[in-house]
Amino acid sequence: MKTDKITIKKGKLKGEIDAISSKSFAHRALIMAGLSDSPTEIFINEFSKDINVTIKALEDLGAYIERYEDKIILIPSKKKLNKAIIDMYESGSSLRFFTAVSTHFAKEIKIIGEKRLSQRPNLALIENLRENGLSIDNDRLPFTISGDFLGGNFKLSHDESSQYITALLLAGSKSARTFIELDNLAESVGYVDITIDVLKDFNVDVIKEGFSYKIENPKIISPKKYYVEGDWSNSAFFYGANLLGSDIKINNLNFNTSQKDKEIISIIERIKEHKNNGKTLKIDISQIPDLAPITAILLTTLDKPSYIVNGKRLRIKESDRLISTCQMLNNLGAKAEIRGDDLKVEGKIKGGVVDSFNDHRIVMAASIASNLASEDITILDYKAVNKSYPNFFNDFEKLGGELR
Ligand SMILES: O=C(O)C1=C[C@@H](OP(=O)(O)O)[C@@H](O)[C@H](O)C1
Ligand SMILES: C=C(OP(=O)(O)O)C(=O)O
Repeated sequence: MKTDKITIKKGKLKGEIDAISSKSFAHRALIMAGLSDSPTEIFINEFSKDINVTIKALEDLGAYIERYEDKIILIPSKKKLNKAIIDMYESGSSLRFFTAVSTHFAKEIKIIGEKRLSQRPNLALIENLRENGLSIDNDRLPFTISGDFLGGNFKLSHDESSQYITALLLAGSKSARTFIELDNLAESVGYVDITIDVLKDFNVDVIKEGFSYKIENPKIISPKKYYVEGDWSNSAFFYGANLLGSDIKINNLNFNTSQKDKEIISIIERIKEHKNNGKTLKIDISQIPDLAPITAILLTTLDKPSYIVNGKRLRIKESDRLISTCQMLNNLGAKAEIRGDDLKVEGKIKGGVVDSFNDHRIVMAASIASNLASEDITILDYKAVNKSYPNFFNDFEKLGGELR
């Protein structure tokens, strides 16, 4: 039986909040600080479960970490450990990144994780690492890695995770030469631009040409202080609430960011345009999978059926996000239907009981649906939100949201 549930009263939100630190930037900055040879002070205003996974893994791999309320100081280890065990819990990013970088810290590393993480793909990355000299004893978690990451030539197909590319670039920032070739434009490839930005902040240049990435003779230099910018994927929920009649000012966001989830702004514009133009709206989600649940809620404001398309990648997230998003809408009184890798959305939100499917982004999207609801919304397994935004409900209440 699911016991951790929260009930949200219908209504709008009003006030001001600070965007939380970007989870994507934070993972990368922490790992680069761990790979560098001098201390880095990293400013982070929200220590989510996933960020804590990366911090703890770096500690278990020998880094010395001082924790403060709004920052950590990371002092890299000077020597390589013989053995380490690191637990990735449910963090896909941490899993993929440490699969490639951990051999820079220890000679033999056992990687473990929990819940759905062991079902999320990692094989194409593992096979590439094997071909380039690492020994990895299993294709799924738990597995043990040994050998040295010395860079090399890597070939990836576009259809599993952009995190593989990031993993190789992070690891490649401490090897002589790394060349990654993609067979096509990768889905979620915008996330690699975040990686390129962070590597640059640590003095490593990535050369991007067509569908390939190259690092040659890198020398990591810590910027000493690193301020992690605000998170667009999580701020998107509050942007969405504004479309639904809330009045929220979100501070601390970079409008020149490499985070593609800033696209929430144009999604909202397109929804506004489509309110009266009689055309069918289709949102291509292949580059911005984390925006799917909130986009689906926003689409219910249209009077014609609309679509989220190219959602194959959604199936391998914390939940099968096509199924969890579809069920969220149907349980809230709207009408959604999965068609291949697309989601058809129609009908209106009323209220009801939503299962989070242990997916933080479903918890936040369903909470924002309270802006449209005529009845209460209850979310089962709402603590899934801790994965990226443990203070979400504190901010929600600060904005006048009523919870039980
Ligand atoms: O690199 C990153 O920080 C991320 C990449 C995306 O994953 P995929 O590339 O697997 O789609 C995204 O969904 C995830 O939340 C964070
Ligand atoms: C998919 C996500 O994260 P990860 O892949 O790091 O688990 C997410 O935050 O929505």
